[in-house]
Amino acid sequence: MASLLIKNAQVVSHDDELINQDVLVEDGKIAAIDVVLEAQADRVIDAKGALLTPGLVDIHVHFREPGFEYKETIATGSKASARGGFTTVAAMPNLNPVPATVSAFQQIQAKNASDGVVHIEQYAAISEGLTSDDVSDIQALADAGAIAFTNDGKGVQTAATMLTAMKAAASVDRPLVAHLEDESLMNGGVMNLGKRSEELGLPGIDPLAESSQLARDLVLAKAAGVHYHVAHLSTKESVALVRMGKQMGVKVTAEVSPHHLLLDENDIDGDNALFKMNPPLRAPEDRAAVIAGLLDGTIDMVATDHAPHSVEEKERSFVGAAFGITGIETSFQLLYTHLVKPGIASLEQLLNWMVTQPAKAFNLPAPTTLAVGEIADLALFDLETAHTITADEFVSKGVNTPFIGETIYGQTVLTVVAGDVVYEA
Ligand SMILES: NC(=O)N[C@@H](CC(=O)O)C(=O)O
Ligand SMILES: [Zn+2]
Ligand SMILES: [Zn+2]
Repeated sequence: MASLLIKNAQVVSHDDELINQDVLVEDGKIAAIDVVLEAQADRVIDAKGALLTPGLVDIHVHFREPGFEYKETIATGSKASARGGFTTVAAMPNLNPVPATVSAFQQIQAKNASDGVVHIEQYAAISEGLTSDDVSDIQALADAGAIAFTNDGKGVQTAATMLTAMKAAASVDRPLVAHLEDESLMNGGVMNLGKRSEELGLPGIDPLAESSQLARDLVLAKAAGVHYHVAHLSTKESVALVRMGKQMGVKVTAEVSPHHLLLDENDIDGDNALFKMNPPLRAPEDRAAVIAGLLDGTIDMVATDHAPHSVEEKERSFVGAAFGITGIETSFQLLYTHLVKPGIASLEQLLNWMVTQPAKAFNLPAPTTLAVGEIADLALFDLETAHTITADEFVSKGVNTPFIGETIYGQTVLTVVAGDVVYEA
């Protein structure tokens, strides 16, 4: 395996200072790290002062294969991840076939391993079709390597089903991940229920559809003793409930997506389905609450919910278009630009949310520090050069993001997985 010497990088120190370091990679691992290294290597890369970090970790992506390859494939999704600076991702099970059985799960797992250019962990479904009340064989799926269990895309409507799934997940020591959506409160909605949905004349999703199911789940999770993880948390009530759950001793963690941190319903500029996702963009006070919740540790981590769709599926009117936006190629950059640069969060915090916390909560083998002996999963980001996002730059098949046209900092320069260069700008 070729050795690699990265010169003139900057790394984040423990007191959030940037310090110059050279890093030598040999046999897929960090072999040396120091202010100046005069080592020999097959390849020497001048980082020119770019930021070197452990590769980012995203525990919520949709790669669409098998079943929806026109939207994304494991190959394109993983290459897009590498372009975003991610070296470990966890892929959701809303596929066809749904990985609710060991054979379906293993087929996806094999494809992840053969086609993925980054490490891809795979979720298994709580139940067949993401909707059945017969809970999957959680034990067998865990033995096959399922990272966690979720019916993402669908809320678990029945408390008894959720409790059964939680007890099974607890018994195999895997997280149960909830897409919170009480269907009786959805009103056929396509955006957040409130002032903006009235102005636009669009059906609104009651934010209580999320928080009321979360309240139910927290008491169930306490009883089951499961590690319960909230996917794409989006409302102020949900932040308060997770805070309370932690105080009650529930093993609860939560993620927030970049778009719920950076946008609210007032950013929806008319009938433009690039702003359509589930959960929807919420009210400004919800956005303020998720930012505060992330800063105070109530929300543990950031996850992109990268949800590619075809151009045709997103060109439709708001009512008819698909829910979801892409995010894996822009998330670190957007959050660096809008949270770190203005001083709302530190770089150390951002890396905590995008590397350490997801790796820790999901018990992943991903490295969370730059140290000798660690697996060389690395990302290099240019924090100095401004870049304007264009629709034609994406490696993902999906170009469905409302952030096209935004100027951002932190473009990925290089991504390394186990010592191999998998992305270079
Ligand atoms: N977030 C979305 O709006 N869509 C996701 C499903 C999901 O994450 O619930 C998708 O698969 O497209
Ligand atoms: Zn979801
Ligand atoms: Zn999702």
